[in-house]
Amino acid sequence: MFARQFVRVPQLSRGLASQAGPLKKLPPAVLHLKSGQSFTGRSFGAPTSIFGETVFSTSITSYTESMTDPSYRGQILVFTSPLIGNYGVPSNKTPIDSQDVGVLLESSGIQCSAIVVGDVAEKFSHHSAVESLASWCNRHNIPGITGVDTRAITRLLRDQGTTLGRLAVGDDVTAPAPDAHEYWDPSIENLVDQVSTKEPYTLNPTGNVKIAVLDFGAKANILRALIRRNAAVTVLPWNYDFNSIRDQFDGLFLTNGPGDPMQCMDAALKLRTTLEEWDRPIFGICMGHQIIGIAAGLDAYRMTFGNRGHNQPVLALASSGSITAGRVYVTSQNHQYALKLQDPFPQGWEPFFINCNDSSVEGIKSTPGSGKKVWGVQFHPESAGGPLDTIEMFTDFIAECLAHKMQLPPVSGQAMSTDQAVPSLEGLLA
Ligand SMILES: NC(=O)CC[C@H](N)C(=O)O
Repeated sequence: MFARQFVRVPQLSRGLASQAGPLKKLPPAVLHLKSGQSFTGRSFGAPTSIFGETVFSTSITSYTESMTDPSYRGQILVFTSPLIGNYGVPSNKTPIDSQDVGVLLESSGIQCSAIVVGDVAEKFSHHSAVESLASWCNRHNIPGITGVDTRAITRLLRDQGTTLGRLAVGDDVTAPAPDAHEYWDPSIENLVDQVSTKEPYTLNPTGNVKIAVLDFGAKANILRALIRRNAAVTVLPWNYDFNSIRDQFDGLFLTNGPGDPMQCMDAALKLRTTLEEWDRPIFGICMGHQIIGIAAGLDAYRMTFGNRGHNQPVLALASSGSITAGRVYVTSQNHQYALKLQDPFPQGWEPFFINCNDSSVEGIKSTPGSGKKVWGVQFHPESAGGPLDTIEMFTDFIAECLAHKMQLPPVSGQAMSTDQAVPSLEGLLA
């Protein structure tokens, strides 16, 4: 028989809530929801009260990447994972050259309005960490609340949907909860305009395919994924008149971005012209996918609580490049809106992926007979954080752009053989 062994694991990180002393020293904070509930905990980060849209993410790791993702702009981010901050925060600086996007994380600063955690780690340990989560939040003027029941908050948000909120700290803690009409609603603002580049710029100018990127609030890893495949990347403001310069490019990419896609109708209308008149490859992620769908004639709707996390399974309904129909891919997601599944799909378009949990549309593509090479995916193939199951979609896109440039036959689009059963559109709608 084996003797039972007790192994002492060095405790690298402990949450504040488990340390009665330090937690008690933190000043109080209250999270108010417009639906009437309030949660009292302790404040960390900036001593600033803030309004926002309260959303939850089921990601277990990568809090630094999520918090710097511009798609979280205006949102109070609740982490369902109970201990956050235990590996600290790295420096966001990288050596800048033309191959580099200039940041290590997903943008130059924290983009969400506030964070809500069960137990923030005061001590942190990681070879690249330079500061604690609390100190990083403080430097970026972002408040946090710890010591609240994030499971209870998440269950509320699941039932009633994404809810406007206010994180009250300092003197505001004792003030009554705001009246319903006082809650600020980020969805009425054009958040994309706040995070998109104001001026065009080019990265890796000597790359062998020229890609224009419409920037709705690009995560840096999207730009890295294109540059690593040796694309010359020209980043344009979200509403740039791409049609006036399109012949300079071998492909068009539309990025992720915050808020309601209907705030970006200007971009969708311009893209409709591009789709009608231009036959080069186009790829869009999340907001970019929604804009492609709207331009193609699909409707977008607001989901109850959206999908945010790094564990969302999607089923491929069609084969294209590295993607095989009938396979399930685990994906990284952060969205509140989705395209409506309709039958028939607009002519020349077909569903590409479907979410295995809620059957929402996870991707669309141009049909093989349409003469076009256009894909949109609701999830984030570039990850950061999350699984890399679909990262080769970037390789597929660049390969299509190169094939078009060299006037070679298309490399994807022919159905690949699969012995997996793929559900029909009628079946999915039934
Ligand atoms: N990550 C994204 O691009 C999100 C798109 C859009 N803002 C949504 O919430 O659905």
